[in-house]
Amino acid sequence: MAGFSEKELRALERRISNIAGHLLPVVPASLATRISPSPAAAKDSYHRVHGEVNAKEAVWSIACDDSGKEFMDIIYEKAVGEGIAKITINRPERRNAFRPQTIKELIRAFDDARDDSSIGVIILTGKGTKAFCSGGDQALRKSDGYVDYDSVGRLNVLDLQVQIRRLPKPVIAMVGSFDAGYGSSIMSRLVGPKKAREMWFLSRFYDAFEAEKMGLVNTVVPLEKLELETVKWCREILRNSPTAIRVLKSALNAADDGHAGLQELGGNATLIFYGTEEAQEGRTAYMERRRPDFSKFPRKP
Ligand SMILES: CC(C)(COP(=O)(O)OP(=O)(O)OC[C@H]1O[C@@H](n2cnc3c(N)ncnc32)[C@H](O)[C@@H]1OP(=O)(O)O)[C@@H](O)C(=O)NCCC(=O)NCCSC(=O)CCC(=O)c1ccccc1C(=O)O
Repeated sequence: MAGFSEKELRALERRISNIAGHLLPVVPASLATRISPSPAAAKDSYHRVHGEVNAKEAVWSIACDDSGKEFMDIIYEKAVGEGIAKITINRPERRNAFRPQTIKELIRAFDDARDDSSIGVIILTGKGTKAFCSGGDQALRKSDGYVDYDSVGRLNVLDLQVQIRRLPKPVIAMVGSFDAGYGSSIMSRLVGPKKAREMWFLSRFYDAFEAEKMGLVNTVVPLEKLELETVKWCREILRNSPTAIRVLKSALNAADDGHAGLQELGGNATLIFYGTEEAQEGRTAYMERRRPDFSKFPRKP
């Protein structure tokens, strides 16, 4: 407890619980770590503020989107009343390799989960215990991309990657092995440019513990506990402010995504602005064909 008197500690804890309740839910854990004498005490302090997370298994029900079409290559589920959607690539005989049809279905399911305001977190996983996903289905690879039901070559996984990146809800990859993700650029940010070069140039296999050590995955648990642990993380996220999560996700990506990232962050600011009385005065004045009166709104420092 070095550097803090009992009184100062209480004041900090009050401040932490304020921040936790109102704005940035990720702050308390890091502050608690800084002010606590050991990781165990940090955990205690975190739990005093947040309470324990329910460790029961989630109960899944099959979900659909409003196209009325059935899914062939994926399983789409929701844990009713929990706010969690789960999307599973269901081609275990090919180590969950994806074909254009798989990607089209993934895009539909992610769209539905985005639009469903009862959903706050989405899990992406692969069927079976052998692999999360082995990339594009090589049996369908032609010179102009991947081809399945029509004769059109497609590289539509790029659309899916952008969709996941811009989706205003967290997406947790529940994986059995690593995936390079957004090509090499984002992975290089995660593991560092030297490690990324080693991975791409040497094409070695890495186990889950090495992936954790290099910062590629957040945590490693025994396979039989993978879903339970993932659901626990979802529930922790779901206790926090949806708006804060939305803005944080776009803020975390904004610099890397350049203009597209700033556009998304700006879109979130607009959404929050629309909810203010000030914005409503602008709209009402337009509808009433008069000049807006913004004089009563403070110009904050
Ligand atoms: C994943 C392996 C390391 C797993 O190895 P192992 O556990 O020993 O299993 P296997 O016996 O090898 O495989 C079992 C079974 O599955 C079939 N299979 C596995 N992976 C694929 C695959 N990707 N495509 C088709 N079939 C697959 C395998 O043939 C076996 O079938 P049997 O009939 O039982 O023999 C290992 O399997 C492996 O290395 N797989 C290949 C991995 C690979 O090369 N993936 C492609 C990477 S490139 C890629 O994903 C393209 C990215 C991309 O798609 C893209 C990129 C940029 C722009 C756009 C796009 C896009 O839209 O597609």
